[in-house]
Amino acid sequence: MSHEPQPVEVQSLVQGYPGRPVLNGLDLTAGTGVLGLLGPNGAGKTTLLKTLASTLPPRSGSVRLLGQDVSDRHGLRVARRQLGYLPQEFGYFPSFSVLDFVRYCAWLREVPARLARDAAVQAVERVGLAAVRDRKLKHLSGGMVQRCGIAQAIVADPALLIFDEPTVGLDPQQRLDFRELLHDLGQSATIIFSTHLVEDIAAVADTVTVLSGGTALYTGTPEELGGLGRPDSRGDSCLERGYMELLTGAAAC
Ligand SMILES: Nc1ncnc2c1ncn2[C@@H]1O[C@H](COP(=O)(O)OP(=O)(O)OP(=O)(O)O)[C@@H](O)[C@H]1O
Repeated sequence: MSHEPQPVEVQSLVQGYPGRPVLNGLDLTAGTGVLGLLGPNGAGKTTLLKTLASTLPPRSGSVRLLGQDVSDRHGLRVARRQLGYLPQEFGYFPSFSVLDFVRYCAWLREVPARLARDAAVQAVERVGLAAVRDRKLKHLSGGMVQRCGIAQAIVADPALLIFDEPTVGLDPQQRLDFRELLHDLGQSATIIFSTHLVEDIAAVADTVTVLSGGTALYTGTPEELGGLGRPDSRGDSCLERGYMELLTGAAAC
């Protein structure tokens, strides 16, 4: 039976580093909307996101993004044009102003020159940096730099957005604003983000995948994950109790 292709289709992904296997036969599918990735330290969230952002070629298995097979050079190029990525450690040019940096990133993503400035202005506004758009990056706070990283990821209006721990360094107000932004973007794009904050997942994710033991241990809605918790499970919220119960059960196996 044929199926409708999804924006992200990963099958039997094996990934890792020399002498350090990380993902061992991972399957993952994501459609339009927001998918949150949870997992303990070292579970492989960043490794998976780097693979989806096509900065780390798979060791084996198949990765299809936006209908393109990324092992094919042409397919990779087509997919990259429609992809926005905020890495965990985001590199930037400290002497660039916020607007110039985001505009430069628009140019890198092949946004037509006549549209690049407006796209950058809009992205900077969406992350709440309009008031400091002419300030050099080296003079921004850590949270502002993080927001600039979010702006560069969204500037080309990508169909697929990958954010690695995007809420790190954001103050509570900015975290709430970012969740609203994710919600808005998720109406038309596919968003995959990692976090250690289950509140982020509860607030904005349509689907949650838990990585553990080299694979996707769990995929479902946040409500379904919360339903795995018991009253005596560890955790301060329904979702946290469900998550902890899942990890404890996996550890016991
Ligand atoms: N460049 C690298 N070379 C060798 N090992 C690496 C490299 N990057 C990550 N690792 C190892 O791969 C494993 C998975 O790391 P990864 O950063 O993907 O996990 P994570 O789930 O994102 O962790 P965290 O929650 O701490 O950010 C870890 O054991 C890590 O030490």
